[in-house]
Amino acid sequence: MNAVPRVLSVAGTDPTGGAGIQADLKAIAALGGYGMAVVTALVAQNTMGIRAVHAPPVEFLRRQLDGVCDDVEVDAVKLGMLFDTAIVETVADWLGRVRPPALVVDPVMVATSGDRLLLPEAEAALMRLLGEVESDVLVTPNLPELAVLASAAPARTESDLSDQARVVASAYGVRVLAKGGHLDADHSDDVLVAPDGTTTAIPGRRVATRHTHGTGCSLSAAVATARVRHGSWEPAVREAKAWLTESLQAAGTLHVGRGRGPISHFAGLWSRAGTYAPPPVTGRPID
Ligand SMILES: Nc1ncnc2c1ncn2[C@@H]1O[C@H](COP(=O)(O)OP(=O)(O)OP(=O)(O)O)[C@@H](O)[C@H]1O
Ligand SMILES: Cc1ncc(CO)c(N)n1
Repeated sequence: MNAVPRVLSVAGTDPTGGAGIQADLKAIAALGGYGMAVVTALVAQNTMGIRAVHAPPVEFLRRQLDGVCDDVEVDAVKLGMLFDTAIVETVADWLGRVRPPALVVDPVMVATSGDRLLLPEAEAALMRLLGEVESDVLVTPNLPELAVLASAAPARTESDLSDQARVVASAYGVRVLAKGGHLDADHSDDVLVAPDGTTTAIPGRRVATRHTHGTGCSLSAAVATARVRHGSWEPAVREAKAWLTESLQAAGTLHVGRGRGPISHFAGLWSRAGTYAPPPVTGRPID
């Protein structure tokens, strides 16, 4: 398939450009897709934390979603921050009507700063969405999100992580990419589990950087884009993971913000085009 993948992100915003919709659009473009965006919630945040969330009326959300799909044939959808029950239910209803061929659900719940991006009372609605959706779905929880979906205590080992991913995959009949970024390890391996429990390791190098803001958003949008080109999940996840590691490796060259900065979404492209070659990483890890 040679066409440019048309990928829609349905998520919240980050004015500093490292997470949410802004990160998704960069990730989609970096993987060679055409990015589109429907905003669920406006978030006043920066690299240090969340200051405020404003959720416009859901009727306006519905108008955005229908506006895109009445006009554009969408190849893949990525869901990010959904914030409250009314938003989750509006998106679930729209998915039921539109049935995008490929869907990545990043079950965004809590920011690194500890602020809620999904209200606790909306978790049940998100679980209902996962159980009902009829598209070909990949769910991409981090370690705490996986524990909520599996109704278990947070995984402490890679083997716990795989077990919980299998519980979630079987309970909801979905594919799960359980992310190991929050495990205290010298690598950043993730694990991909099919609805029938088939488990595949997705190995990843650990990059010594504190600039990991928006890695989950960027990875899920990148996987959605790569899935359209590859036609299946595993090669899409491997390609997106390799791109993420390269983008994390160059994160320290960006100098955006005083907190946990963003990744450098186009580092690989810039370096191969000779636009900007980051200096070699030297010295001690920042953390
Ligand atoms: N230091 C790191 N080096 C390499 N890969 C990393 C590092 N930290 C996270 N990752 C990878 O980034 C991806 C996102 O993982 P993580 O568990 O951090 O997700 P997340 O918590 O949803 O992200 P965020 O909330 O920051 O957007 C995973 O593939 C993970 O393995
Ligand atoms: C809008 C938004 N979505 C997700 C995250 C998690 O990285 C964030 N900080 N902001």
